[in-house]
Amino acid sequence: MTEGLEEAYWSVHDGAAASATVPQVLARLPKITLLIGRLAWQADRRSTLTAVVCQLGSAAMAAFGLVASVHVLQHLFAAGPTPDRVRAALPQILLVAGFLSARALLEAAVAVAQARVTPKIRTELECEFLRLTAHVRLEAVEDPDWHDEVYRANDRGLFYARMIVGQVVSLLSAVLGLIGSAGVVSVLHPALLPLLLLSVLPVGAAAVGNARARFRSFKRWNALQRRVRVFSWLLLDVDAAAELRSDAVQDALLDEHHRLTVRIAEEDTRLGVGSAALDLAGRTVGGIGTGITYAALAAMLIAGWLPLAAGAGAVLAIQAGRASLTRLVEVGHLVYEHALWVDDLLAVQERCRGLLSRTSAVQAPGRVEEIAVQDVRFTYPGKDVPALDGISFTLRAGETVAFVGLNGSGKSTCAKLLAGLYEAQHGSVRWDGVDVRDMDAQSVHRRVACVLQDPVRFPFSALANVTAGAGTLTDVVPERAMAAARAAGADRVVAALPGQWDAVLSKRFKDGQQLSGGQWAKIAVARGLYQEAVLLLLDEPTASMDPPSEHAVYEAVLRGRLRPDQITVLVSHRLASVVACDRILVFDGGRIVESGSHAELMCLDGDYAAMFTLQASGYRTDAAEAGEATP
Ligand SMILES: Nc1ncnc2c1ncn2[C@@H]1O[C@H](COP(=O)(O)OP(=O)(O)OP(=O)(O)O)[C@@H](O)[C@H]1O
Repeated sequence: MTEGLEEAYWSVHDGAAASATVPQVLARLPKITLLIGRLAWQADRRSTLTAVVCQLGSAAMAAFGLVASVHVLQHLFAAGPTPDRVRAALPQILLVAGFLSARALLEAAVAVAQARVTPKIRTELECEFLRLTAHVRLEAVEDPDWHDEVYRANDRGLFYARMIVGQVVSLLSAVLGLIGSAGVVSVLHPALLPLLLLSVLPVGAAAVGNARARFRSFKRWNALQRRVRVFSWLLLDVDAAAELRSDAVQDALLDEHHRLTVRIAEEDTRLGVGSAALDLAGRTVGGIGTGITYAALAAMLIAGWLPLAAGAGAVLAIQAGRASLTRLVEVGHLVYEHALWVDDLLAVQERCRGLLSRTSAVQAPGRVEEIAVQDVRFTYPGKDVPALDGISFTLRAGETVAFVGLNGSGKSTCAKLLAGLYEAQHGSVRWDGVDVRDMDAQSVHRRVACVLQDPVRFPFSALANVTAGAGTLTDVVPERAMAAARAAGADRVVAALPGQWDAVLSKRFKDGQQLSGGQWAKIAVARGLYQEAVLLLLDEPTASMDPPSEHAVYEAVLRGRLRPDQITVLVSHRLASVVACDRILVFDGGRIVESGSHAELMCLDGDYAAMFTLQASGYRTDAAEAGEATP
């Protein structure tokens, strides 16, 4: 039933580290380190510098500690009575302790610097990502490819960006540790360097195998987890609750959920057993490598190439080197894969920058006498037939104009074009002679209020739901909100709520309230009115309202507007509600085929008159018709 969900179409980088070769991983690590370094530098220079300096210092302390340990061994293995040898070694022992303490302090400083930088990088990336995506043009948002990319970046890129800083720090520490071990070994005797390689490479190879197996398994485990989430999310969703119960779908979902969790448990066990086997194999291979190294070391000691103390020191350095390499391999794979996601996030951000709404020094005015639409043609991306095909009309301050017409005739597209959400490919929309394409898009949006048929149900307080369109959730004018609510008939909705204006309109929160579709519509109309915009666009806002509420809203829009010079555009299929509009534009196939007042259009006896008569006849009873028939 859910096999199709196994691999999400956007999970392009999951498990990438399992298939990358070691040279591929190694080649990318410096670039990734620089990338994360740049992000860290931008987020917090001081902490980044502290982290780098302390990391280098800690690696130096580790290397000095190793050298001091060799000196301790030299004193301990020297000729003479044991108490004298121990006394002679004491300064070096204190030095080792000093280096180890300094290293611990420096590592703590790295951890503190990292704790400062990581949340800043995450916050900056997340805020920038949301800022960019929230301001991308509507046309781009409606492109499914863009949506996939953004979802991927949000789900993965931001998540791994938070983890990768610590991983890069670990990677650096492992590289520096390995360099330190190699340095100490070559100081002891240059011939020991190949021995170090002989000892660490089998361990490295085992670690590569282990890491790959874990990534492969993770990919599968993750896919299963994602599937389980779909079911638990549906089972817990408040909006789905009624339908799940009425259609008794719960048991089907629970069965599938159980089947998947059992598979996850099996996968967990398989992972654990496989990992234990690989660990054993790794240790065996590593053990053979170590055996060969120690045999070679013994041969060098016997041949007199190396003093005994240096041999013991070499063992310490080789062990430290092996630990560093194992860490390098493990973290290197993680960094490789996670960096692909971070790269992806940065690429999506860059793409969003190219899709942002237009900015300009020309701001949309707060008062407009006339909006002129001239010969506008608009075709949706990927479509051949234009949604609007050469339309022209003028809207004047204080006017209420209705858009009517058949489904798909272009009314909503025209409203969105007026709202500055789309740009015409041909023709122009001018506000008092200024083309909206020359104006700052955001300033145009601030001057236009849109109320759509399916308004967003913000999980905020009733007050914030009415005032959200003014660009702030905190700086509100309660009297204006009250006036807007009264005009939209939302005041009675608010009065009936337990917390009134403070009531949270979402069942997801404690004491949250649930509104009906019609009540939400009234809140949305109030939100539109609250903005006191230059242009108010109402796209079938009353479709779910009861007849008295609908009547009250149209009364408010036509007569009780909060701003007398506001231009109001009403898109509606209920022709009774547009009768009192100053003008009615009739759309057909992306063109305006009729224009005039209700009386003028009825006299014209064209499409509008036909639609109006058809709707009106639906309201007549047989008795009324009979009454009309009898003079
Ligand atoms: N986002 C979109 N992407 C592609 N085509 C679209 C999009 N929105 C609308 N269209 C198409 O544009 C044409 C006009 O649609 P529009 O929504 O403007 O009509 P409408 O008159 O408002 O219809 P309705 O009365 O059903 O709301 C239709 O053919 C529709 O399929």
